[in-house]
Amino acid sequence: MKTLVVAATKAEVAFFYQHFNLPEGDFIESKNFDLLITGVGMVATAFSLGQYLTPNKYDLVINVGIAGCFDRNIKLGSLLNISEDIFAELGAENGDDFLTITDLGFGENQFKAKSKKIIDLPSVKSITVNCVTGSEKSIRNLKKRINPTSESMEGAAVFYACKRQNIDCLQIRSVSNYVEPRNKENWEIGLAIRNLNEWMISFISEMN
Ligand SMILES: O=C(O)c1cccc(C(=O)CC[C@H]2O[C@@H](n3cnc4c(=O)[nH]cnc43)[C@H](O)[C@@H]2O)c1
Repeated sequence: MKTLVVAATKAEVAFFYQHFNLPEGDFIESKNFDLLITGVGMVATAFSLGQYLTPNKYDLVINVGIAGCFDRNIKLGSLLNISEDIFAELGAENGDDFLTITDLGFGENQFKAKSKKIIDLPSVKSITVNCVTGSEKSIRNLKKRINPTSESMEGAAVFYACKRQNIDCLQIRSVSNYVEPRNKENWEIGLAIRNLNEWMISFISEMN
């Protein structure tokens, strides 16, 4: 049994590729772990996991990537252990209220990490979105309705697939930006990617 590392883009795991001398490609099999690059967003992630998340092959899936952060007390470049992730847009508007798919009677919108591994990082609640949050109104609504610490575009899809296949899963995100009206000049993508890859390299090296 193996670990499957899942990332949306190659750029987010560039140093990991270099460190383990991995060949080019979106699905790389190695002795101790496999690496899957899914593409950005929940649809690409779900499709890709549907192709590669073979039952009885993996005992752990780790979703890694950069993320936006709602909490200004958390520094850019910080690593977060996402313990819970929510499909924030999945449901129905009812005037100014929001009904989740659970409210509508169509199942769960909220999924948890599951692993016996001790992760020495702050555990936080995150949301998964199709549209990066970028207006004060949306930020206010999300804080009021869910109060998440971070957001990504894939996390809940990975947790969902792992729950369906009964495989343990973790999600580690590195904060590249605050959730705010879009201003990419404020993003610290390089720092976030360096810190994330350093953590991944030591985590995978220690596992083997
Ligand atoms: O512009 C670049 O150099 C660059 C390099 C690597 C990755 C990117 C991305 O934009 C990756 C998209 C990826 O990032 C997650 N993400 C980051 N910030 C947010 C956010 O505020 N809200 C939602 N998602 C965010 C997301 O999971 C995307 O898959 C650019």
